[in-house]
Amino acid sequence: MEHRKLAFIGAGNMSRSLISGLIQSGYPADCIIAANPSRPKLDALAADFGIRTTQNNLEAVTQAEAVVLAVKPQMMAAMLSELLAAGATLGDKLLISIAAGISVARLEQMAGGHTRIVRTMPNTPSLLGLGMTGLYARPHVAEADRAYCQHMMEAVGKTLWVDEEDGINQVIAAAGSAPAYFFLFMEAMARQAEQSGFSADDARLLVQQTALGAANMVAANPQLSLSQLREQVTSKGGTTAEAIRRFNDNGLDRLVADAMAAAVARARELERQL
Ligand SMILES: NC(=O)C1=CN([C@@H]2O[C@H](COP(=O)(O)OP(=O)(O)OC[C@H]3O[C@@H](n4cnc5c(N)ncnc54)[C@H](O)[C@@H]3O)[C@@H](O)[C@H]2O)C=CC1
Ligand SMILES: O=C(O)[C@@H]1CCC=N1
Repeated sequence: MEHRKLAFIGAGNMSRSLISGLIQSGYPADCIIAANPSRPKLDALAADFGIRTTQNNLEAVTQAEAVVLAVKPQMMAAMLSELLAAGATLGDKLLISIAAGISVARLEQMAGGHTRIVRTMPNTPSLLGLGMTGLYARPHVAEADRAYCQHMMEAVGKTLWVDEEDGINQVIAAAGSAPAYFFLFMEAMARQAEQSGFSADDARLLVQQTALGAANMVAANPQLSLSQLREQVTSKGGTTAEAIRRFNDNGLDRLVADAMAAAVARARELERQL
């Protein structure tokens, strides 16, 4: 991929995930700079990945051709207005937002009318190169900028473009927030396994290895539907059938639909507020 000079503003969990993936995929460390108000996360990034770091956003942006906006959504307006007030010229820089709940139109306003923006929604498994990222850009954004963002996110996982901006909010529900759903499910399973007598380590092993195996079964068998994979485990009159019946009787489908709809609703609410 093209190795543009790349700045990360905000050096939290997501920046770390993305930087780790980029470095592992061969992106030159000296092309990446991360900015954060406090030193500890910057020091860890410098030590782990050899990238450059600064506590000064302006310094990072000035050096960059592409800027990843990776602060919390609630911090975005203040961060960008401080940057502009400090004299940042965004000029021909590409801005890449990873923030939930901030529309491109709002980002354009916050960035002083700058319109060269790609909005993305990655997730934390990017840390392992197993991320899933949704991307959206307005029609005027150049093909080269779209390709750069896509390649950047492909360095840390898979990508999916959405045609309508609200698709990003659907990506949040199905992928951005979704690792936490699986963790929650695994927590519940591990807790139950512990209650049945396994040590915490053994309970985690049972759940972790099974989740890994199940996800790999899905990835390795594109010709099988998710239902077919489930049916392969479910012997007639057997144990799995009983467990699945309980999930269904207790409204798992409805619960999942409700939870995902709540994530979308919150993303839309943030878009109105921020
Ligand atoms: N955590 C996740 O799973 C995902 C998060 N996102 C988005 O990524 C963005 C960052 O989230 P996280 O990395 O989880 O948050 P985080 O809280 O771990 O990181 C944000 C970082 O920004 C720094 N920061 C605060 N104000 C700043 C400023 N004015 N200038 C520079 N840095 C500043 C903070 O010190 C912190 O290190 C958010 O907008 C979130 O919506 C997107 C997809 C998934
Ligand atoms: O919870 C959040 O708002 C962020 C966006 C997707 C995952 N974490």
